[in-house]
Amino acid sequence: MRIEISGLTKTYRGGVAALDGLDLTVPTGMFGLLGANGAGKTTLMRILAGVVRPSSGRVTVGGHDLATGAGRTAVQRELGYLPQDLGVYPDLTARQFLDYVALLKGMDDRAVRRRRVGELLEVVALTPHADRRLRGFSGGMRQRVGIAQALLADPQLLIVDEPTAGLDPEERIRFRTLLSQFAGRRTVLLSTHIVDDIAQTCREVAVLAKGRLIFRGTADELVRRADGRVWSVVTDGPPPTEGTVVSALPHENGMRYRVVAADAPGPGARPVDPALEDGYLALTTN
Ligand SMILES: Nc1ncnc2c1ncn2[C@@H]1O[C@H](COP(=O)(O)OP(=O)(O)OP(=O)(O)O)[C@@H](O)[C@H]1O
Repeated sequence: MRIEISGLTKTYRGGVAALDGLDLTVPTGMFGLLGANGAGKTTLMRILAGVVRPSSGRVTVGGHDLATGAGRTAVQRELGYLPQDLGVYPDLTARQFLDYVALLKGMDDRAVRRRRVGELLEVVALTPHADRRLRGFSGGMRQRVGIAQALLADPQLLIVDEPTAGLDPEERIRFRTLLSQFAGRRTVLLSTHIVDDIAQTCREVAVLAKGRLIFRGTADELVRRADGRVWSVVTDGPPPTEGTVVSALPHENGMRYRVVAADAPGPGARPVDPALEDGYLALTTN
């Protein structure tokens, strides 16, 4: 499902322009949305999910116009949404919770519901825990319940907002693999500030800053933004003051710094190959 966004603006009460004339096209497959806190990612996702109405601009999803009631209903039918703060009922088991959400989504036939919930518990590898109360679930297990509820109606468009924040590395890898497997010919819009999650899953990326689009292209093109601007410096003195320090590792001669900067940050700095995070930093900090 292709998403077409043009001139999208959202100004909250109080005058904050969370989105400021955004133009963006999202094709099928996995698409990454990056941006600092407050860039407008959540607002965009909430507009797409029909939770928030834009102040102006046009959005179509699979050709359906979100400005019309019929368009919103058609999109809702094709949409799965995992918000940043999905509330779960801690006293329900995973199976009961999914059954309840399925009922809310209009899956009235009990046998159909039971089968679908069973399938999804399997997909997210929670079958062995299906009848445990959610209160005892880890963050990663809760997120997998979250993704299962978003997939209940087999959506063509899946929107996930910061899904891996707070997960341990193993849970994060498992979660993003699950998303990639699901994507196929569907559209998955993944918002995050964990650049590595995007690097591992998305071919195409958009970067938002202050409600505007500052980059749209492939992950490789974003990496290239840092070409010739990533440096490794070993020093036993103070850290480099030029550019942005990406990492600092102890070294036998002091510390080894990885720095994104337009020019060599000091004598002895040697250029190194950029990664996606460097491209993102080159774009947003210089
Ligand atoms: N309900 C609201 N009322 C007023 N201002 C809001 C509301 N929701 C968001 N904002 C403001 O709009 C701007 C964009 O917020 P948004 O949550 O969309 O950004 P984000 O990129 O998702 O950030 P984060 O990564 O922190 O979730 C911020 O300045 C935020 O404070």
